Amino acid sequence: MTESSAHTEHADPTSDLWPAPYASGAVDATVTVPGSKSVTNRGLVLAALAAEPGWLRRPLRSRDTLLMAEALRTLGVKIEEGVGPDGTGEAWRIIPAALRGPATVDVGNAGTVMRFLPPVAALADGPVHFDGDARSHERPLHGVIDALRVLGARIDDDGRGALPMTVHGGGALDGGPVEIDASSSSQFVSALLLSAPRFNQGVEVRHVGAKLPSLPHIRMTVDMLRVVGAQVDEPETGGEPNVWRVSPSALLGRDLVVEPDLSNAQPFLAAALVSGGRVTVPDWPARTTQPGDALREIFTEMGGSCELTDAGLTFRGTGRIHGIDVDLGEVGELTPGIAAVAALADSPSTLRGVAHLRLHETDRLAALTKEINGLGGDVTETEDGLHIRPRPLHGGVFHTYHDHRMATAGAIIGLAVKGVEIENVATTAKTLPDFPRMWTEMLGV
Ligand SMILES: O=C(O)C1=C[C@@H](OP(=O)(O)O)[C@@H](O)[C@H](O)C1
Ligand SMILES: C=C(OP(=O)(O)O)C(=O)O
Repeated sequence: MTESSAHTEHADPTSDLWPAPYASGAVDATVTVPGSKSVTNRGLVLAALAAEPGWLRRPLRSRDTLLMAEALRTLGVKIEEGVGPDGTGEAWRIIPAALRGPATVDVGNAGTVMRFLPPVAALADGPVHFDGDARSHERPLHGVIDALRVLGARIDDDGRGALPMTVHGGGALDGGPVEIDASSSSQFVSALLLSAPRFNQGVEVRHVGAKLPSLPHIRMTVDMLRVVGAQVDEPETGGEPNVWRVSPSALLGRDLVVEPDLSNAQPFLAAALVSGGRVTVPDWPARTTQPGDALREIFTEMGGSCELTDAGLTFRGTGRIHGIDVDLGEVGELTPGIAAVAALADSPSTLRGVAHLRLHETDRLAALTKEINGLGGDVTETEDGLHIRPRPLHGGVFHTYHDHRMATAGAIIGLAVKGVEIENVATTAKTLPDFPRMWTEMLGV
């Protein structure tokens, strides 16, 4: 963007400022949260690879999931967006077909699309070109590219192990054993496992390297593979540590209901904590692999209390917020929201185990430090996280760097600090396009 266009009214919607609503009292609301991004995009991939049609009910409709659906359509899969057979809400029917190239896939800035689809493309009959937002060229993909080459795929990239690249699908892939370093993203492991039932020999993925982040997301991959009939050996059910094996098999077409996105529930639960109020999220699953479930424990330690009933999860704040010392390596995507709450607490916090967030939608550790400090905060980056020492904050612009979770983190701070303006709140469209309306409705403003 040039200097002059920055000053042209509405020339760049991303420069718009959204006045974050201030909570003048305790929030008391029930907030229905749309489907999980991670479940929706896994569900789409598994249904596309199945031997028969399947349904995905209550899918998330957002930029990341529509990019996934569009990419699969480009590869030949039919996805009908409509209402389920019993009229109970949105349901997508996925009709698998022979995967074909040539095709071009736009990954946007969706980690799930840029990592989960190259193995699918390797099964297509022709070249599949991958590209996306500028940030997609910087996010790590080497684990997927290198592994696919070992497993028999031909890939042209510019040698950086990142996008843009072309996967020359050969109609099938050998598969077999492969070692990868997935310490920069658990999605490398998930990507290889999701398509593996369709590889001639299945796959054996061995993670070699520093600690693997986001283990619940790998559990989600394994669980969903098993639901569609795949055979998976993995560390948590008696397998070797850091090794996952998937056998070749046909996948079943299922009728899957997508759980609410518990990471997107985070700002709403945080609103109860920050305002000393009460928020209920209906349909909170009793058992789930979503990392957002950890909020029950984390936000309770930070001063609230929660109760899971038939009505959903009800979270209550007490008016006091405490700092926390916590390793977020397993639940990294919760970091921006936790950092926002921690900046408003009555004692310091240390968030650890999240160095890999430097390679997420933006460098989240740098962005959170800069933006919270820009409002008068005292945050410092550590090697693998953040130290947050709460200070009285003031209003100002909270920049979001095309990161949906930066926008929602800024909105949390805005509940307690007058005059916070969120730059480009529309970036929440990545996973929660309706965020501004949901937020103002929750507050009754
Ligand atoms: O597999 C998934 O659905 C995800 C895995 C995690 O990625 P990383 O392991 O790269 O952090 C998470 O942060 C991301 O939001 C979604
Ligand atoms: C890291 C995230 O997304 P992605 O799937 O693009 O990695 C996220 O949603 O916080």
